[in-house]
Amino acid sequence: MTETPQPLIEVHPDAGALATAVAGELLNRIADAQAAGHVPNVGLTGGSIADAVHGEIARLAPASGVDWGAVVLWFGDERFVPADSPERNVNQARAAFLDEVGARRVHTAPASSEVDSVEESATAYADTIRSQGSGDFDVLMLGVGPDGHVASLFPGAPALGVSAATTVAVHDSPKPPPERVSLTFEALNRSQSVWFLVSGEAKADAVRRALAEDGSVAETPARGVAGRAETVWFLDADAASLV
Ligand SMILES: O=C1O[C@H](COP(=O)(O)O)[C@@H](O)[C@H](O)[C@H]1O
Repeated sequence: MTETPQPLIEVHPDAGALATAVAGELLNRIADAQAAGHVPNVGLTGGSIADAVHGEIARLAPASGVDWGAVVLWFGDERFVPADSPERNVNQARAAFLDEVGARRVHTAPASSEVDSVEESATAYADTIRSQGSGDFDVLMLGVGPDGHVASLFPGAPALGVSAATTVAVHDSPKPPPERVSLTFEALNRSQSVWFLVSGEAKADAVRRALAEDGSVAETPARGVAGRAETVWFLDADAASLV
């Protein structure tokens, strides 16, 4: 069995510096992959620090040489709300950078105005992943909640135990909106590089629990995700304060 590499921890003074560093590193990775003739698959996340990273990608993109039309973009989770809702992770990302950089190959779970149920949305997203021959992301970025949730896998939730599936329908999420679609642990763990993006003191204990030698995935779901080639925790000083 292949060993998962030890997680790397990169601490930046504040959220702004973290966002600039992650955006720069992502653009370099994508540019290198494209120069080598590879079509990069990148997993995006929602949330506050992701928004800052996306803003920095938009700012740095023009000088990067990245052809965004040839990057395949996915989401680790999506909120099951109407297609035009600002709560959709995809809409947040579109507003922050996808539209500006000219991304065309953007995939997420269908909205509540497009399909009848969150289960249908989860199945459709899994079908899209399968039909695109993907699911092995080059880089997957993930936020972490103060409770240790990752994507839409929340502590103690039934979704944590789902196996032999790419996606899972989530009901009763403790963080609104209640209905979501998430990639499962199995799917998240197919990524080559997993980058956790975490800022703020409110998340320091979740980071500590995620990186501790002992602990349970049920209590801190972020413990259950690692990249095949690398796992990097991009933290600001406040989020790193208990590590
Ligand atoms: O609900 C979600 O929350 C997490 C973290 O968001 P944050 O605002 O605390 O940074 C996010 O990673 C996830 O994609 C999103 O759906």
